[in-house]
Amino acid sequence: MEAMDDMLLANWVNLHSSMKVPSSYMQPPEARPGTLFISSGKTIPVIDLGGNHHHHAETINQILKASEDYGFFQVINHGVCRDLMDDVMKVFKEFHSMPSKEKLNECSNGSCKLYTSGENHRRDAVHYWKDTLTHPCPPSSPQQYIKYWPNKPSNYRKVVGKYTEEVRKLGMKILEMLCEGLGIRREYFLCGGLSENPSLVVHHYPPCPDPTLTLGLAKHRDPSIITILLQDKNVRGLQVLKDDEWFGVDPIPYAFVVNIGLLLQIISNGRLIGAEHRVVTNLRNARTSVAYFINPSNESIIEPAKDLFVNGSTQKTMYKSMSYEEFRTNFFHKGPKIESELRN
Ligand SMILES: O=C(O)CCC(=O)C(=O)O
Ligand SMILES: [Fe+2]
Repeated sequence: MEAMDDMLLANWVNLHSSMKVPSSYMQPPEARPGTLFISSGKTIPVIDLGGNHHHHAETINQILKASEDYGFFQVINHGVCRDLMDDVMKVFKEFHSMPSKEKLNECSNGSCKLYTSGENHRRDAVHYWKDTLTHPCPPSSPQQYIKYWPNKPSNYRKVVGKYTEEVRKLGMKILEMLCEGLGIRREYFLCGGLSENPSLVVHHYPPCPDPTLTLGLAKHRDPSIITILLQDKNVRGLQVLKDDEWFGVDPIPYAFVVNIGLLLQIISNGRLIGAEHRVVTNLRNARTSVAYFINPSNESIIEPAKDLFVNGSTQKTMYKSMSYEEFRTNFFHKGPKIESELRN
């Protein structure tokens, strides 16, 4: 039997579908998901972006309120074409169902990463039930980067290129609306490299023989400005923590899930929340999710926006100013303790 550590999880599960969960994937009792799909009646807000300009102020209020209360919302009528959403999901599902060797070969040029469990498999105390493909998608020089993306399935670059362009437009539009609501200049995120380094992260969670023991993704907050997530239409898995309670983000076909990242929490001086979330696994169905992270360039300065402190504002800045590079170093070394590190 091929050692599990040498394979991507999707391929291992294909060969060993009737196996029990290996002990290296069993979460300690306190981290196990417990009741898998909670229906406490709480759902994250669903916001219709399709209204005409008369509804503009109301839409901004809805987005702002959802970002303050939950740090998460779903958007419908967002302008990204449904066929493109179907196509991109199909491409990623095809990618993850290719033989391990072929997938690794497509990601061997140093720009894309393909890994199983967490980013550093050998350092995971417990493994996570997923494989992940990730690559940069810089908006200013797409042609230069696309040639480093996987070239299989054969339409990968074309479909993913178009998709990232469309999702970026949506992400920037949402950021603009948040700026308007917060009282920050609308172009804030177009300046200082703040949105110049987006990346695409595609997770694949194979079916798991016992989802009560495992996690697909540990509890975390995103180290991004904002994340635009496309989730599988029919398979649940994503959960958000609110008021110490986990609740599911049930998929709505053709909606996007939007969540506030820790960087936007800082920029908004703590008004918007980078909420904790995690992913549970599923007994029968594989789940694929596609996250587009809007990230700054390394030199960008992350700090509460100066626009919040003008006109006699009595607010105090809650967070230190630091470069994105410094933030990342803190984030990856301090993990959950990062909050105290960032505060003034
Ligand atoms: O798979 C998901 O639904 C969530 C992914 C996620 O939270 C992340 O990539 O940061
Ligand atoms: Fe996340």
